[in-house]
Order: sequence, then structure tokens, then C-alpha cells
Amino acid sequence: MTQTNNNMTVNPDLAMERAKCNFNVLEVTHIFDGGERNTLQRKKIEDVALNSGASKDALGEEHMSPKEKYENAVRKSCIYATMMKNELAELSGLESFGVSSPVIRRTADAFFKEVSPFLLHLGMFVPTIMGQCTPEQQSYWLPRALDMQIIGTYAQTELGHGTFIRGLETTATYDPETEEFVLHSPTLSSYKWWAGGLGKTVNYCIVVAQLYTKGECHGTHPFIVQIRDEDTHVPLPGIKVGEIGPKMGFNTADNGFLGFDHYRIPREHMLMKNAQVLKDGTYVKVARHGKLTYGTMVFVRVVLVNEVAFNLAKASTIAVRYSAIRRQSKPKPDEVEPQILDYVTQQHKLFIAIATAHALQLCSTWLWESFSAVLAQMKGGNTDTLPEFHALSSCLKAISTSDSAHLIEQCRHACGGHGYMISSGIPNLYNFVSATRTYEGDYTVLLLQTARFLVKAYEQAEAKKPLTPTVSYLAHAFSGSRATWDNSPDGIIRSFQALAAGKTAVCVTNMRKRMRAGLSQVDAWEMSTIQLVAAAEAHCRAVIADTYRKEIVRLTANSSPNVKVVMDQLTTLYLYYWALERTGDLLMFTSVSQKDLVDLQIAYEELLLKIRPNAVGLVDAFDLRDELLHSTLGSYDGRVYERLMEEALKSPMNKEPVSDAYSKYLRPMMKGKL
Ligand SMILES: CCCCCCCC/C=C\CCCC(=O)SCCNC(=O)CCNC(=O)[C@H](O)C(C)(C)COP(=O)(O)OP(=O)(O)OC[C@H]1O[C@@H](n2cnc3c(N)ncnc32)[C@H](O)[C@@H]1OP(=O)(O)O
Ligand SMILES: Cc1cc2nc3c(=O)[nH]c(=O)nc-3n(C[C@H](O)[C@H](O)[C@H](O)COP(=O)(O)OP(=O)(O)OC[C@H]3O[C@@H](n4cnc5c(N)ncnc54)[C@H](O)[C@@H]3O)c2cc1C
Repeated sequence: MTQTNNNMTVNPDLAMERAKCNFNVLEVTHIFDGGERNTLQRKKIEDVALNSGASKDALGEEHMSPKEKYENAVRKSCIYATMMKNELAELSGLESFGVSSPVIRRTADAFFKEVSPFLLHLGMFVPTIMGQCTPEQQSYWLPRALDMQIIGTYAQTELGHGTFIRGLETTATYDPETEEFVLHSPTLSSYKWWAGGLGKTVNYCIVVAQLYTKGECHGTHPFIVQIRDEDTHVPLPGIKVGEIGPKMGFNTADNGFLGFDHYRIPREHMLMKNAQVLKDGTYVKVARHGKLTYGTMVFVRVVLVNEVAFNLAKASTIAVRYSAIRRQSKPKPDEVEPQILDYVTQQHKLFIAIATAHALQLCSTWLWESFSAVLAQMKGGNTDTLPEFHALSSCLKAISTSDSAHLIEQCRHACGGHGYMISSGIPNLYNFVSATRTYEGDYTVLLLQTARFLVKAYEQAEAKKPLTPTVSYLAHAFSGSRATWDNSPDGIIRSFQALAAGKTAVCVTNMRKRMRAGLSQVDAWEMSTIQLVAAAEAHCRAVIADTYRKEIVRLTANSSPNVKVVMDQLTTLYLYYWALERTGDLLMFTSVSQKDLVDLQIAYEELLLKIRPNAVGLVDAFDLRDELLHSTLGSYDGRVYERLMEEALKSPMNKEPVSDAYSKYLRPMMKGKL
């Protein structure tokens, strides 16, 4: 065993990998964190939160009953929330980052193998107060929520409707006599379903309901609703609330259901930034854009791109470190068994996961900055950039969550049987991230929102009208010839734009044909949706690749030469990988030849070999402390087999030499006495 300088015993294969890494790991950490200052701040916060040991459990979470798991998660949420208020807020500069500070959010992951029952409080309840309240409402609710005097969630989805918000059935009917709204659940399908923390934890929630006043429905609006007594926590009369039961993941989040029986709330509890109901029941629309009440969802879609990049970084760290210590098979009889990381197929599974974590991390920062710019414009009353931003955040949310879930599963495959152990950390990561593909807007549904924007932009391009920046490439869609293939990074990005333009053009042509043949516009659209989803995906890949490439060039401008090289290798790998995944489309919409594709495959394989010596260095650069990884396979020291055995011995099944099941069932059966 090799010793590192801080006296940690490290697996010799991992030590060897670290010795051969040829770039400065810390420099890459700074790139991933968005600068040295951010790295220092992150480390400070992690030290305060994690060195206290408060994140540790006496008994492994996986051996607890659901009720114990939930109570333990609440216990740790309270510890973490108190830390956040008292110590971490100051370190993170909470005012400037807002409650969505990714560092605060990430550090919390050391406390929870699944999720905190407070996730929706900070993730959606507080942001909705910030985004949907008038200044007076904010000054009342925000301090109480930030100080955790009240805990809330976001209850929009119902048993019958999640995607189609306009179809929600919960009603909020204004009664001018008492100046109250009457909340009611008229059907079983109108029961709120899914909101995190609703089952047992929260005492308030944002409820999205159809607003009725003066006999007229004005569509869905948000309300802040108290559902439990502030002292006893008992559900208030008129409220039916509970937990929805076991799920694939999120089992510490007490997702809940909620029904109303003519439940009254004060008029002022309607969130009135975008629309108001006056005392006499007059409805006043304030916002210039009809979809501003969807603002919290847009915010969370932006945050999720960062969230899944972080989780993919975790999975790739686990799988790459494990692949460096795991030796298997003997392709060369005279040599020792190779590290599985030496197999090119293993590199194919893993290096794209590292590159994608980088791509999504950098895109998430860029998206956050674009979002801030859109918000600033909207403050001045200008909503012109909102449609483009909605199209952009929709497709980035869809593709980032879907790619991350797929690649986390690929990391599990790369860990063979041990990856299937809960203690590997990967199953929990997968269960969490696969849900992100569905919630906050399902994958297909969001890509179709982007496609809607692409089709409109295509029609504008056809009419030679100006285009917004992310779709400006559509102006070249009418040259009549296929896009010229070249395998340079910019050439591949242009090819993805050509795929998006080509697929959109095919859809527009087919829709027009179908409409001429008598189909309605809605049916013609419906028949083209497979290709429309594919067009939106290609558009999104072009956006990710372009942003990733530009950001890396910018961020490595002053980097040392080897960092520049390895970062360039990763971006090129990302582009080659996706071009090779879409060869059929490239053959349809660009001039690429069979020979070009054979050459590209060879270049890709050579790139994997170039990245191989730096693979462990690259995942070390994510700088994920063991407390955040929760993994027997991925710890920094590589003591994999020791940890697997230690965890196995903790199983309650190993407490007794002979299980009770022997005397109850096995023995009677084997002795023929059952
Ligand atoms: C501390 C931080 C931690 C963060 C981590 C948080 C993790 C939290 C964990 C779990 C949370 C999970 C929470 C939830 O899931 S909450 C519920 C989320 N629900 C959804 O996302 C529903 C998805 N559905 C929709 O968004 C919409 O229904 C729709 C699919 C967009 C359709 O809406 P609608 O029917 O009203 O609209 P149309 O299709 O008719 O389109 C009309 C035009 O409006 C435009 N549009 C739609 N949405 C928006 C928007 N958000 N912004 C701007 N514009 C929008 C659309 O493009 C159409 O425009 P057009 O010009 O083409 O007519
Ligand atoms: C872990 C988790 C946590 C959640 N937390 C919350 C929460 O805190 N608060 C909250 O309000 N909600 C929450 N949700 C609900 C979540 O937002 C919805 O489940 C999600 O938006 C998908 O909606 P749906 O369930 O209605 O799916 P559906 O719309 O029923 O989707 C089913 C299938 O139909 C397809 N489909 C639907 N409409 C169309 C269409 N127009 N065109 C093509 N295909 C379509 C979809 O692509 C999908 O394949 C949570 C969900 C999960 C899984």
C-alpha cells in the first residue's frame, strides 16, 4: 500500500494513476467551479458543514425502516438548516447568490443519501415568494420562510393533471362578502399529488388553482395556503393531507397529497405580482406576458441543469476510480490482469460521462447568466426575450436530465456487479436523476415546446425576417444544398445546426402537405412530433456543444499548456461522440461520406487513448469529498473491497448466526413438516 502525504492509505493503482496525471488538477477544479474564488468559498463551506460530523448516521440509512429514514432525514434537515442560517449564509453571501446557491445545495448532499424533506422549501416555495409576490407580500412572507419559522412546498400537480397546467381542477373562488378565496377540490382527480414535503413536513404551501371571480374563470394562479397549525402541526379543518407512499427514489422527501373542502383563505394570500383580485372581486392583470406565473418552473429548470451536472460528476468519479482499482481478465497471458479502465469499451462508457459533466456545468452557468439578463429586462417591463429563453431552458432541462440519467446508468454498468450495490452510491444517484427527466416538465413535452419555437423561427427565416441569437443558423437553411461536412469542432457544431434545420424543414413540409390533404393544424402537428422532438434535440446538442466549446476556450485562455490540451481533448470527445451517435442523420442532412465517418471513429478511439492517463486526475478535479459521494467504490483512497466487506458486515441480516426464517420455514420444509 502506498502512503499519501496526509497519511491516508491509498490503493496502489490509484496512487499510480495520480502520479501519471500530466496536468494541474487544481487548475481544472477552478475551471469546473467557475474560478479560484468559487473553489475557495466552496471548500470553506464544506469544511464548516462537513467537518463537524453532523452529516453522519449511527445506523446506515439503507437499513432503516421508511419511518426511521424520514425522521432521520428531518433531523438532519433541521441541523443543516440551522447551520445554513447561522454559519453558512455568511460564508456564501446568501444575498448575492440567493437561496439557490449551488454550493449550499451541494453540501447538503453529504447529509442525505436520497433527498431532504426541505428540498421544495428552498427549491420552489421560497423562489415562488420571491418571484410571484408583490413587495408588500414578500416583506411579510420571505423573512418567515428564510428563517424557517414556516416550511412550505409547491403543490401544482394533481392526480389527474401534471403536464397540462391549464387542465388543473382545484378551484379558488373569490367571495367579496368575506374578502376570502374558497379553495375546493371538486373531484378525486383534482387532489394535489406529488408535492415534496407535503406528506408530513410542511405547514404552508403554494397552491396553483383555477381562479374564479364574478362568475368568470381567469385560469391558474398561485396562492399561499396554510395547511397545518403552526403550533401543533395538526392539519387544519377543511384540509385532507397525507403521504403518497413508496417511490423509486425520493423516499425521504415525503411527497404528499392534498384536498380542500371549501377551505377559506384571506384575499391577500393570492400571490399578486402578476395579477390581482381587488376587494370587490375585480380581476386586474398586471403582467405583460401571460406565462409569468410559470416563472418558478423556469427557475427550477435552469437550476436542474447544474444539479444533474453535479450528480453526473459524482457518478463518473465513482466509476472511474473503481475502474482504476478493478483488474479483470487476461488478454495477454504473460501479463497481469489489466485495470478495467484500460479496456477501450470501458473508456467509451466513462469518458463521455466526464465530458458531459463539464459540458453541462459550463452550460448551466451560461444559462444562469442568460436567465439573469432576461429577468433584468423583464424588471424594466420588456418580455421580448422570454419566448427564446423558454425554448432554451426547456430543451436544456430535457436533454441534460435525460443524458445524465443515461450516463449515470452507464457508470453503473461500468462498475459491473458492485455498481448494483446501494453502497456503491450509483443506484441512489440514478433514482434521483431519472426523476428529473419527468418532474418540472416531462422530456418530450419540453422538447415539443422548443420545437414550437423552432418552427416559428423557421417560418421567420423563410420570410427573411430577423432571428434571435440561438436560432440564427436557420437563416442558412434555404441554400438548397446539404451542409458541408468538416470534422473540426466548429464544423460538427454546424452539422448539428444543419440537422436541427433539416428536421424542422421536413416537419414544416410534411405538416403543410398533411394540411393540404385535409388534416387540421393540430393533427398535422401531432403526426410530425417524433421528428419535431428530434429537431429540438439536435438544436439543443448544437447549443450545448457551441457553449461548451466557447466557454472552454474562454476559461482556459490563461491556463497552463497541459490543462489547455486536456480540456480541448474533452470538448472534442464530446463532439465526436455525438456525431458518431447520429451518423444516420448526418448522412441525411450533411455531405458526410462513409470514409469521413470511418475516419471520425478512428479519431475518436485515438482520443480515448490520449485521455486515458489523465482519467483519474480528471475526476479528482471534480473535488468531491467522500462525504458527498457516499460510495464504497468511489472513495478517494480506493479501499473498495475493504469498504464493501465493512458495509456487508453492517447488514442487520448478519447480526444473528442463524435467521429466524430457518426455524419458521426452512427447517419445517426440509424436514417435510411444513
Ligand atoms: C435550492 C435549489 C434546489 C433546486 C432543486 C429543486 C429540485 C426540486 C425537486 C422536485 C421538484 C419538482 C417540482 C415540480 O415538478 S412542480 C410541477 C412542474 N410542472 C411542470 O413543469 C408542468 C409542465 N407543463 C408546462 O410547463 C405547461 O403546461 C406547458 C407544457 C408549457 C404547456 O402550457 P400551456 O398549455 O399553458 O401552453 P401552450 O402549450 O398552449 O403554449 C402557449 C404559449 O405559452 C408559451 N409558454 C409556455 N410555457 C412558458 C413559459 N414557462 N415561459 C414562457 N412562455 C411559455 C408557449 O411557448 C406558447 O407560446 P406560443 O408563442 O408558441 O403560443
Ligand atoms: C419525484 C417527483 C417529484 C415531484 N414533485 C412535485 C412537486 O413538488 N410539486 C408538483 O406540483 N409536482 C411535482 N411532481 C410532478 C411532476 O411535475 C409531474 O409528474 C411532471 O410534470 C409530469 O407530468 P405528469 O405526471 O402529468 O405526466 P403525463 O403528462 O401524464 O406524462 C405521461 C406521458 O405522456 C406524455 N405526454 C403528456 N402530454 C403530452 C403531449 N402534450 N404531447 C406528447 N406527449 C405527452 C409524456 O411525454 C409522458 O410520456 C413531481 C414528480 C416526481 C416524479
